[in-house]
Amino acid sequence: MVRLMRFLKPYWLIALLAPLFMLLEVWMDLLQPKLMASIVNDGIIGENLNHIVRTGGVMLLVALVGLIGGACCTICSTIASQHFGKDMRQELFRKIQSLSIQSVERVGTGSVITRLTGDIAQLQQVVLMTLRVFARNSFQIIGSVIMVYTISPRLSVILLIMIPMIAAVLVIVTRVSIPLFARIQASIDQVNTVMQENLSGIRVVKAFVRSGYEEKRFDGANGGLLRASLKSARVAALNMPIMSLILNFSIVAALWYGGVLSREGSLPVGDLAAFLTYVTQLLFSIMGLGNQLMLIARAKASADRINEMSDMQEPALEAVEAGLQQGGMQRSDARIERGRLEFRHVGFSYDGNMKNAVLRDIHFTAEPGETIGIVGINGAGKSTMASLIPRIYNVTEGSIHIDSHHIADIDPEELHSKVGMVLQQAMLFSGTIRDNIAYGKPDCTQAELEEAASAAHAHAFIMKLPDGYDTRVGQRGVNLSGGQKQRLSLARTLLLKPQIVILDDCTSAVDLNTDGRIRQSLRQIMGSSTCLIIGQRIASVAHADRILVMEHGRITAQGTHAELFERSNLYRQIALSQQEV
Ligand SMILES: Nc1ncnc2c1ncn2[C@@H]1O[C@H](COP(=O)(O)OP(=O)(O)OP(=O)(O)O)[C@@H](O)[C@H]1O
Repeated sequence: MVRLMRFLKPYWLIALLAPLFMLLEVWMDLLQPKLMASIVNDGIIGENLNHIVRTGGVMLLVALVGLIGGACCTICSTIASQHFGKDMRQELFRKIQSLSIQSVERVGTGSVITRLTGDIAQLQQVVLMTLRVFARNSFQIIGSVIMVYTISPRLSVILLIMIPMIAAVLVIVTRVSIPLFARIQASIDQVNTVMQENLSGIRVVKAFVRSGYEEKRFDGANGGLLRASLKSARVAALNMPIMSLILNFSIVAALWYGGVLSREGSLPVGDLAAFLTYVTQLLFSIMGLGNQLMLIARAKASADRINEMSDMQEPALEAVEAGLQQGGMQRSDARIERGRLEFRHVGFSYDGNMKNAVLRDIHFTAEPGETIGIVGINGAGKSTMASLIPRIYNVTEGSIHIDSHHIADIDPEELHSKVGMVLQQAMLFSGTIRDNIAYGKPDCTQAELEEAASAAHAHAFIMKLPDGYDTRVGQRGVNLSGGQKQRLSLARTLLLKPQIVILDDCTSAVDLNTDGRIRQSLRQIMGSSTCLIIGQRIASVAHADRILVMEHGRITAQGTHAELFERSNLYRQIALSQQEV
């Protein structure tokens, strides 16, 4: 948790002022019982009305100064903790952007969201409470001990028994609580994951009338959270009664022993009353500190989860970096000028173990200006192969080269700006149609925007929308059809005119007629770019200069449409089955 305190560093001054203001408030609070004792001893017992009025006025003034200290502490601690949370969220979000899809998938999006929201909120709360309540309780404990000692050193012996007992209870409860809090955070992850899956798949849930099943699934995760929370609450519940018992025991002991000292004449009645007030304050402060420790224990679980994400490294990238350093190469040196793509005996497995390979010995070259079609049955490995080019995943065996550069030598920004990929699952962001198409080139001109939209055959339908390019798109493009979303996605990539463009079955929801027209305009707009077109429909790839046929993770045939129709059984079967339809 100490590591995360770096986020507080820029706000150290304001974070320091908060406990200082709190010190002022506590100091003022500590003066009150003393002043009260003076009223009792000199005012009431000494029958001095003037003293009562004067001391009462001082008490009011002291209360006012304390109030100002408290308010300033609240303001400073809130500013420091809010900035702390904001900066941490920002850095974690930046880290998530830099992670590979594999790493994000390993953590799970539900858990990532909980870490970005709940865990950071928990830590933010701890900072706020530490600067206010923790500081208050700590000062109050020190101040009360000093005051108690100054009133009666003999009576303060009671504290020597009481404080170690409380400390022991606190240590035990906190130790037991830490693993329970980690379990609560994991249960919140579960709840968020179910909720997120349910919301993103709401149409499927409704279409299959599975609301009941989903409720049961949510109930399971929610019940898990309840059980984890109750278990931790049971431990925390023991804390209070034990503390109260120690408090009451101490007060009775102080009354008894204080009474004895008072009868002896060595302790005035007003001082005994002040002593009891300080002891009560002291005990409540220790109890407050105990609650604070519980909060810190809970936040430790959150801090561990945030640190785990911050420390995540991409093993493959690390290896590449090391290789580059040894070879004295600079990533930024490698530039993609032409877009000549070469797969050299590439093998890939999602778990890094080639026994479970989904791609084996993929070996081919695509020249600039060439269009390569890729066909194969479901699960043949087409999308996986395409995702290796922009390094969504890193190859397990072999290598991929663009313009003779190993793709690992190319700066990721350069690689992503020169390799455009359009997926079947069109992803749109909330905002306008213009924002969505210009996503990769926000400063593009209207003419460029319209050229890309026209090539994707989206311009005509955009112009029919109420606000044209300024029409707002709902979250994930809910107010557009599947084919329209795909065409906007395609336009987004075409606008960038990348050197290599990969279309992964991205016109599957577009009607055949429009699909054909898109293919015609694609070649015009992409000029000398290398195009890889993955398609379920033979019509989508038939025009390609060369077509690769994939089966079980291997390229089993390649050639033109006519050649493959002659030579490849699989290709012919797919083509014939589509002709029959
Ligand atoms: N994220 C993943 N983790 C583990 N295995 C995966 C993952 N994605 C795909 N696979 C597996 O990899 C294999 C190839 O999948 P891929 O999506 O590349 O096939 P495809 O030819 O594009 O299929 P389709 O035509 O259905 O899109 C499949 O067996 C699939 O189960």
